[in-house]
Amino acid sequence: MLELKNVTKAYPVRRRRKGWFHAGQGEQQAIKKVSLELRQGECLGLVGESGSGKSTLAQCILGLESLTSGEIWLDHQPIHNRRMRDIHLYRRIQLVAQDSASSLHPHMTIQDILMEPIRNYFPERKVRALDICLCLLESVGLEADSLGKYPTQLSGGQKQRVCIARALAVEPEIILFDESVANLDVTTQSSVLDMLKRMQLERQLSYLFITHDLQSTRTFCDRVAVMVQGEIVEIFKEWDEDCLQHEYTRMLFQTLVHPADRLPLHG
Ligand SMILES: Nc1ncnc2c1ncn2[C@@H]1O[C@H](COP(=O)(O)OP(=O)(O)OP(=O)(O)O)[C@@H](O)[C@H]1O
Repeated sequence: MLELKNVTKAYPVRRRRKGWFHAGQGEQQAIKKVSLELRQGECLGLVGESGSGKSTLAQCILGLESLTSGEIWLDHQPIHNRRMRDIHLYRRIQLVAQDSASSLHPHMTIQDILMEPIRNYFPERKVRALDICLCLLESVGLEADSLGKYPTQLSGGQKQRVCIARALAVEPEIILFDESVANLDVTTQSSVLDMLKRMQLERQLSYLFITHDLQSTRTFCDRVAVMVQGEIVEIFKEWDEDCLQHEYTRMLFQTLVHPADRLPLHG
């Protein structure tokens, strides 16, 4: 469904060299020749240490960052060359970013925030838009009275749930979750993940689930890709330590609560 072929992203960096009068111009490769496939109805985990390039990858998929080289295809259509207009791409792919709560307009109520994508993408649903907003809120575990509130009146975790609800309102085929549940308390995290899993199975949605926390991918993801310094070093499906290829993945396994349990993933 979504295919990344040899995607590379380099950022320019200014380097000062000792004894030189001029700063040199170098580059930092945030992503190095990443090839990855997200299948329809699949939840693909993407784990890696801080700075390994996970968020950059999500930004590249949505065209928020240009590629240095490589290609990204959505259903056999290239999307890296910006032929698909943003509104059409966002209708199909939504991102719930790490700091997406900061994208909530402070002067809009939660109702206005959730109504906006419904009005833009489904004008025919205008009459029942309020009911849809209430369902969305319920699905992310927020009370109905949140509708009249402003983002500043909500906690960080509640704002993050509004962002998830806003992405769901678009009914995209693919959602990129970038540390989207990391700020939630354990109980809310588990109920939001349960809801997302149900929705994924019902609607055959595809998720790219970016996280530091390998444990959270264990029951949620069908496959897990591991990123180290801009490269995908391993993609695994079975939680069998003996089958792991890369030292970093083996190290991540040591962080699991019950590394001795060897459970198969979903699917
Ligand atoms: N706009 C930018 N300009 C220059 N360098 C950048 C930019 N954005 C990211 N980088 C660099 O690219 C590398 C990958 O960053 P990225 O945010 O993708 O990592 P990450 O794996 O998502 O990290 P984290 O888990 O901490 O969010 C980092 O070294 C970062 O400093």
